[in-house]
Amino acid sequence: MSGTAAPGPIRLVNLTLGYDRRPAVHHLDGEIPPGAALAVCGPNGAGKSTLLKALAGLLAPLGGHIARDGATARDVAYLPQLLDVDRSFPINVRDFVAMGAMRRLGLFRRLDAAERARTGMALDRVGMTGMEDRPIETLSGGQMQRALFARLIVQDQRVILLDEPFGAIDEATTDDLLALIAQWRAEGRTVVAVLHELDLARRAFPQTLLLAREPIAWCETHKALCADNLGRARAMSEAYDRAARECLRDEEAPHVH
Ligand SMILES: Nc1ncnc2c1ncn2[C@@H]1O[C@H](COP(=O)(O)OP(=O)(O)OP(=O)(O)O)[C@@H](O)[C@H]1O
Repeated sequence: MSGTAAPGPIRLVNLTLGYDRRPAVHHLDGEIPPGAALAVCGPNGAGKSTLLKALAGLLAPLGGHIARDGATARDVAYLPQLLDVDRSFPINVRDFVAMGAMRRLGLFRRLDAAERARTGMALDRVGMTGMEDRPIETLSGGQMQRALFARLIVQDQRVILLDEPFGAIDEATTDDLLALIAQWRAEGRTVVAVLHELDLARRAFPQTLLLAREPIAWCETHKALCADNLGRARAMSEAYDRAARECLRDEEAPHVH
């Protein structure tokens, strides 16, 4: 695993996140211990992807902070939503997966034998051996997700952030990727995943943060995802949507002088 320092927890301290100074996630406090597997669940627009982007260092907080105990946002591997990945980029599967080594090697250094072997092993681990020369734009959704996971293996980070890793993939691919997540956990890595599939959260993630702009629950998954909390999350999210519509109406209302 890259990095030699013993990993500490990631602490979210009164964290408020948003865009153009409009908050999307409010006042979040909590701790992600090293080796944790944390699911982040909640309704559409709850702020789940926003939180992951902040953990990946792609979004600066509007308020509060993320304490990483010596590590930096560069020490995390981040899997964006499949929809956000530009697949028209002219690159084959081997080179795409090898890009995971870029932080170790720098942008322009050629891959040495060890990195080539690492890429080959990663492709093998996700069942993509034989597809190395395929342009990524020719891959199916599930194959692309496997290639993205192979790139995470090559990145070899202690903290792995996954944004909707199981959206639009079949059961066999889901099972393979869940097995890989279990292996990462056994290796002591921290995994944080945005999930819409509550059953998968219950199956593979002991801890869950249920978010609806504000934290509804952050505890053991079966407690966090109880019917009561899910109902509160839905109500909270609808209240935020209504407030946003009202704000927009205010902004759009013609001024009366
Ligand atoms: N780049 C952006 N600029 C402005 N607002 C944004 C941006 N990205 C997200 N938002 C807003 O922030 C809020 C939270 O969005 P986010 O994508 O984090 O939610 P989510 O829980 O991941 O939703 P979903 O389940 O639908 O993917 C939403 O109101 C969204 O419209």
